[in-house]
Amino acid sequence: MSLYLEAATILESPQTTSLKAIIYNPSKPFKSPQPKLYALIVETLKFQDILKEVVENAGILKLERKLTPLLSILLTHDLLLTKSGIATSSGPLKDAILRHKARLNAEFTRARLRRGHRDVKSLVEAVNAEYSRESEDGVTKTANGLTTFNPRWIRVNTLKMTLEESLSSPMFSAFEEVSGMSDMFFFDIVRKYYYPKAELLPNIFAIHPSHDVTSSELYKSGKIILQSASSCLPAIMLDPPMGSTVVDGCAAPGNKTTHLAALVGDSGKVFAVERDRRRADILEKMIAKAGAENIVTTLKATDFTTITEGHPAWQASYLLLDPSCSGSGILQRVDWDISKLNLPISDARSGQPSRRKRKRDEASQQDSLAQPEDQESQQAAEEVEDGDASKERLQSLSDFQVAIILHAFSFPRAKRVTYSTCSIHAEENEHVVARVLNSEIAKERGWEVQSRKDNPLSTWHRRGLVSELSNLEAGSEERQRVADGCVRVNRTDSLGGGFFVVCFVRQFDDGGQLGGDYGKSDMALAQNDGSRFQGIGVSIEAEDQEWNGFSDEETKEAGCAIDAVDDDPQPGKRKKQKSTKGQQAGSDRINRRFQKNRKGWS
Ligand SMILES: C[S@@+](CC[C@H](N)C(=O)[O-])C[C@H]1O[C@@H](n2cnc3c(N)ncnc32)[C@H](O)[C@@H]1O
Repeated sequence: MSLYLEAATILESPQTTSLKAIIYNPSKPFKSPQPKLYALIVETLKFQDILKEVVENAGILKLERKLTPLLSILLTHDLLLTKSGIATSSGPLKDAILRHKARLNAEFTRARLRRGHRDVKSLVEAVNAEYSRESEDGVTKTANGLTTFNPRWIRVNTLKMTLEESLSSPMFSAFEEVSGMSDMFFFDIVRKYYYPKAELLPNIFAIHPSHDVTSSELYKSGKIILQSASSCLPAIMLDPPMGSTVVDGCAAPGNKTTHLAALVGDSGKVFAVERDRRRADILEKMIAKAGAENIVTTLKATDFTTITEGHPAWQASYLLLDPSCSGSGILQRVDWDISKLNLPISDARSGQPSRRKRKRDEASQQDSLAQPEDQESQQAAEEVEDGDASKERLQSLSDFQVAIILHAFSFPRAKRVTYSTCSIHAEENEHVVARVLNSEIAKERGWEVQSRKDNPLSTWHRRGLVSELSNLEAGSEERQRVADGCVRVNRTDSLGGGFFVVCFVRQFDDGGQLGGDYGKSDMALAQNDGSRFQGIGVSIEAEDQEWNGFSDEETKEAGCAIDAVDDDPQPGKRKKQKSTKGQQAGSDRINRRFQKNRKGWS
């Protein structure tokens, strides 16, 4: 009976942290298997409306003094909705329910038919479908007053293991792939399913949150990383090529840093900048656990805005910016809502909670407050400045976020910059995008938002809000393009929290095709024939072997603006050069070489 008693105790205690954190808290072990306990509570909450109705109408609480309302609902759940029935061989509580089995079954049939379901399967499917619809539509209203259910997302650390290797490891070999998120939440006890979303999230998959991953060898050795899918989006969107140099400007605790390290590989370099020394310690631990020490250089207690000329990170081509934000997109750490489980049947019989229970509640509240948070809660705490979402606070965060992006825009070789927040407030998202695009430096250096069609997250359906870009100094078509370039994730999208990410690209290159670094040979590509590479202020490094073949003559021939080297002219002030026949031929030749060498550069 301990399973039901323990589940009831959890449900009776105040909700101060997540259900997972309570059940998997190693300092307070339960007698019952954790996955069973978790599944029982979650599934009972899911069906609570109908279960409450059944128990009330059967009137069993008046007859069975040993049963509390919560126990009756938990036991009735297993009796009516699981194949194996009540999970105990005998005992007074089980006997108390079984004495009324016929009546409970009859009330269950009535309640089901009243809801228009001819069998149990149809009822179960309807409840589960309601959950999945909520997830997909991003509607915040939840079925039965419950918070939307979320899977656990896992990123395979490809520095240590491939996706295939992880799925065939002892931890996951028994797991079956499902094609829809809702399949994972099929009612019965926890099943071994995993859900990949490969086209959007490479090397990432979701499992039911009740599976204990943290005690697995894969997790302990850093081969898999527990990271919400939304938090994986910036590195995917930045898409730094293997071997490239990247700056993670606001890095701790380091989930995105190690993701970047996996993308650039052993031949690449990541500078992880963290202003806060304590957080930088955590960052270093994460980097070591992920086996990324050779790739990542941690810049501890360093303010990103102090990185300027002369610093090795100053030469980076790709920057990921995930600065502090209000954290309004973070899922409530309380992932279970029993507010609707305040049963009238409870009031009818016992009225106020007993003194003993009141004492227990108070003690338990104290305990919960003192409890260490689970890993994800800890991480969330690391990622959020504070919970204050007042107008003033949002304004000040927004000013800080703008300053971080503008600094990134000044990196001389930067080609792509992603900006992300785990906030759902437009003040920290679209408004920031508009402000930085309106800036002098963005205009001077040709920074713009990468078009949806060019970014690796183009298939994600939820984009930026054009209505929040009214301050962008641009026409309606450009505003729409910018909004479409941004990615938004709602809290109910099942990616692990609300999120915003956008990628800025510099218009000096050929729309992302031109790889490699730019440096000192003083060639500035300008408009050539207006259709292929449109460059401005690009100087090609002499050591860059792919470019060694180009003489100044060829450059001139290609119609490049030699005068636009050091002081990248503003696009508006750029002189449109008309290509001569000879220039056109040179330009074609360079384009052919671009195509030929592209792979080597990216
Ligand atoms: C939202 S968290 C980053 C989370 C991290 N990207 C991850 O995925 O694990 C923001 C971090 O930026 C740091 N930070 C804030 N301002 C900074 C600055 N000017 N320079 C460097 N780090 C900064 C904060 O201390 C905090 O650790």
